[in-house]
Formats: sequence, C-alpha cells, structure tokens
Amino acid sequence: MATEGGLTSSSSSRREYNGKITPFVALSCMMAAMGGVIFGYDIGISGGVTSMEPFLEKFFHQVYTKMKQDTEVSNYCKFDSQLLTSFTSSLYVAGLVASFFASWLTKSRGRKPSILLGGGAFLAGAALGGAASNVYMLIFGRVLLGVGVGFANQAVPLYLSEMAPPRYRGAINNGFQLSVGIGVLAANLINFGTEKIRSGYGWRISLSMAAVPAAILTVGAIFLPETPSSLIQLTNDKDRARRLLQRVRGTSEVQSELADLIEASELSKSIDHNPFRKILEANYRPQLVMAVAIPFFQQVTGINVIAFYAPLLFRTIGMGESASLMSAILTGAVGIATTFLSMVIVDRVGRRPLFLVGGVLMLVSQVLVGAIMAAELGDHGGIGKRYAVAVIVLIGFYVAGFGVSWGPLGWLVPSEIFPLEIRSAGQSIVVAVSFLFTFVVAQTFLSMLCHLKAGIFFFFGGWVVVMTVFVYLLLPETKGLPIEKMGDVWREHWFWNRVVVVGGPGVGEHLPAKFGEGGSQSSVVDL
Ligand SMILES: OC[C@H]1O[C@](O)(CO)[C@@H](O)[C@@H]1O
Repeated sequence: MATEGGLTSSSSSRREYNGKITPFVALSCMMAAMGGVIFGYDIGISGGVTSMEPFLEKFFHQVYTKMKQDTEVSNYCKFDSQLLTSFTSSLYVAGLVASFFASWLTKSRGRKPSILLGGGAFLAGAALGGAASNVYMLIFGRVLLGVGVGFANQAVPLYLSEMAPPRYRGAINNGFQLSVGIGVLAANLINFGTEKIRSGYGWRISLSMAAVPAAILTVGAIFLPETPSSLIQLTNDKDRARRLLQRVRGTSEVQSELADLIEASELSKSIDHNPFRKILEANYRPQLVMAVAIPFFQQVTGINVIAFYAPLLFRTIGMGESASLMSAILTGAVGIATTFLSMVIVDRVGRRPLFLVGGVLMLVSQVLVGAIMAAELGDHGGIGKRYAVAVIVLIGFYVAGFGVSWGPLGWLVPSEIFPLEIRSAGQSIVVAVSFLFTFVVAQTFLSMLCHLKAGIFFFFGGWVVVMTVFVYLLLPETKGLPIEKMGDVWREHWFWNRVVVVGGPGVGEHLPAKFGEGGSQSSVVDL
C-alpha cells in the first residue's frame, strides 16, 4: 500500500544536480511571480468593486435598485445576482480559452513569449477597465484580463519549476501562490481606500492599478531568459543551453542536468505529435488524472466561498464599515503567512504530508463552522457575538490549512509532473480546469448558499475528505526529484504501476539500457 510517498522502492534517481539559488534565478523568479500578483489582484479587486455603489449604479443598475429595495431577503440569499457574478466570471471564461492558445505558444516559441503576451494583455485590460464608460468596454477589459491570466498562469508555474534547482523547486514554485496571496491582499487594501473616494470614481482607480504589476511583468519578461529546458527544445543548441544552465545554476558543473534535459528533449521530439492527443494515451494517465483532479480539488476546497463569506461575519460581530477590511486582513495575512511557511518546509517535509495536514485542518474547521451556523444562524437576524468570533477563528484555521496545502501545492505539483512532450498541454489543462471550476463555484455558490444554507460548509467539507483520501492513495511524493526523472514515481507507485507501461514514454526507462538509471552520464550524450 501507499508506503513512504506512495513509493514502493527506494528511488535511486533522487540524486542531486549541482547548483544553488543564484541571484539570477532569484530575480527571474521574482519577475515571473508577478504573474501571480496580477492573478491575485484581480481575484481581490472584483469582489470589492462590485460592491461599490457608484460602480453598480453605473453598470448594473438593476442590481443596484434591487439591493436598495430589498431589505426582507433571507441572510443566505442577499447577494444572489447572476448578472453581477457573470461580470466576475467573464474573466475565467476568457482565461480558459486563452490557456489553450498559451499551450501552443509556450511550446513552440517558449515560456518567455507567453509571459510577455500575458503581461501585455493584462496591461491593456487594466487600462480599458479603468477607463470604461459603458458595460461593453468593461466586459471587453475583463476579457483581456482573462487572456492575460490565461497566458500567465499557463507559463509562469512551468517557468518557475523549470528554472528552479530540483531541491528548491517547491519553495520557488510556491512563490507563485504567495504572490497570488499578496495580490489579493493588496487589492483588498486598495479597495478599502478607494471606496471612500467621494467623487464616486474610486472603482476606476481600483481597476486601473492592476496595470502596475502587469507593467512590471511585461517589462520584466523582455529581460527574462528562456528556461534551459525550453531553450533546448526550441533551438537544439546544446552549447547555448549549457552556457545558460551554468549562468542560472552558478556553477560550471552542469553536465548531469544538461544531459537529462537533452535526453528529455530528444525523447520528446521523437514522439512529438499532437500533445493533446498524446496526453490521452494510457501511459500518461496518471499525469492526465492529476491535471484534472488537482485544480478541481483546489477549487472545491471552497476557498473562494469562505473568503466571500468572511466579511458578513465581521459585520455580525459589529465591525460595521471596516468588516470587509478586517476579513481581508485576516484571510489575506493568514493565507500569506501559511503559504510562506509551506514554501520554507515543502522541500524538506515533502508535498504529501502538507496536503494531508492541510486537508485535516480544513475539514475540522469547515465542520465546526457548519455546525455553529446551522445551530445559531436563522434566516433573519445575526448570530451571537461569541459564536461569530468562534467562526472567525475557525475560518483562520481553515485558511491556514489551505495556505500550507492546496493553495500553493495546487500549482506546484502539476507543474513538476509532466514530461516535456506533454508539459505545455498538461499545464493548459490545469489552468482550464482551474478557471472552469472557479467560474462554476463563483456562479453557483450564491444560489447554493441560498438553498443549502449552512450545509454549504458540509458540502465543501465532503470534497475535502475526497481530496485528502485521493492524495493519500494516489499522489506520489515528488520532492527533490528532477522533473526529467519524474517518470519514476509512477513506475514505483503501488497503483499507477498497474496503469503505466514500464518502458513507455513518460514512465522512465525509456531509453536503451546504456542510459539506464544513470541516464545523465555525460559520456552518453554528445555535449
Ligand atoms: O491559487 C488560486 C486560488 O488561491 C486563492 O487566491 C486563495 O488564496 C483563491 O482565491 C484562488 O482560487
């Protein structure tokens, strides 16, 4: 059964490459992580903007008048407006479609052009949104933002994982979610300030400030190097790749890693047809299952619902005006701190323990919140202050559980498990599924809340049980293993080794015996 990391034998390929975190790696990753900030900024900004009255009055007049008139609506049904959620969701639909174009660009032209295009589209979207004079401009702006995050989310996690030395890959890739969290918090704080602007144009500032991280990302991308792995795949120029690798790793001893990259690239070329057809083949079943399951599970933790619900609770305990700020600070700061913690320990303790601990923490908090709500909150009126405080503390624990686990690892694990020939296609499936379910959850949860009431916490809690069992049984440990050697984890896994064909592509042992386990000996590949 699932022994240590789901591996049944000791993994001989968990060997070290040379190299450390050079300033060069740190800088490129920081720049690329701006991709996370633009994503987070949008998540954070749209909720606040759509609750600003001048914004509603201008673009969503119907919602505005309904909000003003209805005072007798149930606690659980107050915010039920499909039109308004479709404003938020339009971005995800655009991003979903864009991620497939990104797959093609990322593969055929490199990670860098996708990041550049993502930043540029987001920049244009921010300008259009900020300047919108009618609802069409507004929606078109959101579509451009969607294209921006579609490209950025497809390319940035791959970029980070390919740039990182394997033993720091978890930390570096978790930087993506850390910057998502920073973006969300920054947006909330900005909204809190702009809401108070008397002229009623605060929302314009909120929307156009997205241009700041987008500009940094776009300009930064011009100076970013391509990843060594992508450079080999694109140019086949081994000398250039070696020079880049030496610069990135800060050592001249890069033969072992270079040989693995070349091997992976050659293998990828030899079987390289349509990557979307390829990924459907039986041998890539574990990767395909992960590409769909992981982003799906990340969204059905219910994180965005909890984040939405928190301000109501703060209002309940009498925080009044500052309720949404307080809840943003709580959920934002706890999320950032725990994602940071995850960053620090993920390469030491591994991915699986974090998923399991985070899952249990989320589940316990959700069940308790659901129970308190079911017992204490009726359709009208509030809940007692003591209970509200308890619920807020529990939400803090829930966010902490997400912050150490599904938040960052939901991006990390997919980005490190795809072999080169399906990497770009695989990552765009991840982004598409992630956006699809962000959209589905956003679009349905208000009416779900209205029908399920407190049961909504048990609903998402049920999914947390499913995903935790899934990780326990089916997700192998990927800590420290070079991406190009990742095929081993399936071959050595109690379940997946029945599904994949040993010796088939993507499963290790794919090259003639002389490459063997030590397929990185420099003598084998002509450097
Ligand atoms: O990684 C993306 C997910 O993380 C969050 O920003 C929470 O920190 C969610 O809003 C989002 O769906």
